[in-house]
Amino acid sequence: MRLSKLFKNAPTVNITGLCFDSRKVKKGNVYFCLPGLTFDGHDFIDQAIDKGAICIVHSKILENTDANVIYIQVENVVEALNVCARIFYGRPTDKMVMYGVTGTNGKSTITNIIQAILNPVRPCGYIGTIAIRYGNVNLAPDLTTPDVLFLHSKLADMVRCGMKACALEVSSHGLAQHRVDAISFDVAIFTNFTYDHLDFHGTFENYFEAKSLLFKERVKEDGVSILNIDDEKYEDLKSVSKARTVSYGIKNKADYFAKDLKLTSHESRFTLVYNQNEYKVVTNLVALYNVYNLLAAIAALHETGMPLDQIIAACDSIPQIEGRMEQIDCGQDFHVIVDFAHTPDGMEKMMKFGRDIAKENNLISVFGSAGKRDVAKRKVFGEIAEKYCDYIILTEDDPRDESSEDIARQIKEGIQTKTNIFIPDRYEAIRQAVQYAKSGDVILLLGKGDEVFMYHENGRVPWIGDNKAAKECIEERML
Ligand SMILES: CC(=O)N[C@H]1[C@@H](OP(=O)(O)OP(=O)(O)OC[C@H]2O[C@@H](n3ccc(=O)[nH]c3=O)[C@H](O)[C@@H]2O)O[C@H](CO)[C@@H](O)[C@@H]1O[C@H](C)C(=O)N[C@@H](C)C(=O)N[C@H](CCC(=O)O)C(=O)O
Ligand SMILES: Nc1ncnc2c1ncn2[C@@H]1O[C@H](COP(=O)(O)OP(=O)(O)OP(=O)(O)O)[C@@H](O)[C@H]1O
Repeated sequence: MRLSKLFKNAPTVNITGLCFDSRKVKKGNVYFCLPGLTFDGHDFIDQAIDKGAICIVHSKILENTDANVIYIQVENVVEALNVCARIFYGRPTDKMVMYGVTGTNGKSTITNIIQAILNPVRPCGYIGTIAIRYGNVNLAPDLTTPDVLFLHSKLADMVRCGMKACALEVSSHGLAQHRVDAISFDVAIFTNFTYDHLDFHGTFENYFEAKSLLFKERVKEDGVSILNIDDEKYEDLKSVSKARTVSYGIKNKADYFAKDLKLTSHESRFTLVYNQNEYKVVTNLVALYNVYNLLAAIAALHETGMPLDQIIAACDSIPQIEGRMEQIDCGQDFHVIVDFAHTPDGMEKMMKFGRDIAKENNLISVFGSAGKRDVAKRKVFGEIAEKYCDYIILTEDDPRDESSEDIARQIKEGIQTKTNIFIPDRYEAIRQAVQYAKSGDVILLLGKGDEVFMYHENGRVPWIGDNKAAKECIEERML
């Protein structure tokens, strides 16, 4: 592409790509100097040029320049990067229906439901915590919401592969760091707002402000915002939404309203009330929070033209979402559930569900809390486990360079009476839970979900995955 396609009045030289990391620059690239939390991209201009950058986009006044390099000074480099990414990658989001989902919990679940139901009739890609998935492509992501360049390169590839829609998880980090500024969403979905990520945002206000950007700025004016009416942030988001709003809920009357809920350990049934008509919904998704997730997905799909009957017909066989309420069944006479709960709200919802299905049997939980992340939630996890569980096994969960034992000690501050033990090795912790369980008991393996890696002090190391570990331990017990 010619540089002049990106910047008016720029020379008509050919460029080979865009880059904001000096370490990754390739010959003929344009290097964007981004301000970061740790570094300032302006400090790496020399390295970018050494590696072959032919154009530098900067905002600060530069003291030394190279006569062989083109310098373009802009007021806001992040904004320029977003504009250029969109042009360079051929405006992919103009060619697909874009669904953006934000909120503390439920983003992966809702985006996966949307993809599962829509894909057979309208090819739909997915980008989020679990994967980057479209056509035959299935990649492991580094971030929930990728940086603007990687994101656009994947969106462009989706278009090339025939995708007509994309369901994208939009994290609060992604919004705060302008990773989706070049995208106008047809549908913006809000799940819920509870405690998370205060280590990054500092305050609840900042965290909410970041989330609200999807509705205030990123949804199209002629798009639709789909909001959870039972969440206390509903009115705030409704009042700032650039697009018309549609509500879903269970407690308060909503445009997409669920009543007469019947929830069991293997399915959920409810009556969907829409436009004064009633529809019976049966789904293999379990737990109350998944009724919310399903309602949001139903509303999103229906508002973009899919008939309700067709959507509802697909609800009874949603494919297993990896590591989300994943029931491990090897024929044993106790329940084992792997789940990605890692926020206080997610923990509470999972443990309440576990309690409900365990009834008078034992509820055994295995979990930890991530190192170098939000310290305040550790004691809260202990308090929640104290409320619902009979036995608590504390173990490692991405300790990074903290000690898992110290983290466990902080979780224990919230545990008063319930039997608890610390087993540093996660596999062994799962094994002990499985060995201990009696007929009818429920084991919850929480926090890692589908992840097959663990962050230790030297970075990311492979982890067998809770799912596989559980299967091996159950099989060992059944020998
Ligand atoms: C806290 C956070 O989100 N940090 C992101 C941020 O890093 P940063 O601001 O620290 O960047 P920096 O290191 O100061 O560098 C500034 C600039 O200098 C450049 N640089 C830096 C060094 C160098 O040698 N050369 C160079 O050019 C960098 O490429 C960058 O352009 O910008 C980087 C570039 O886009 C991101 O990779 C990085 O994500 C880090 C890896 C991360 O772990 N983020 C997590 C917390 C995150 O975003 N999580 C969310 C939420 C997930 C959830 O809901 O649980 C997600 O969407 O995944
Ligand atoms: N609507 C919901 N309300 C509360 N908790 C939920 C909801 N949906 C899912 N959860 C809980 O949160 C966990 C993570 O779910 P999911 O991956 O869908 O959320 P997420 O917002 O994508 O989180 P992340 O971006 O960290 O993956 C689930 O395993 C479950 O325990």
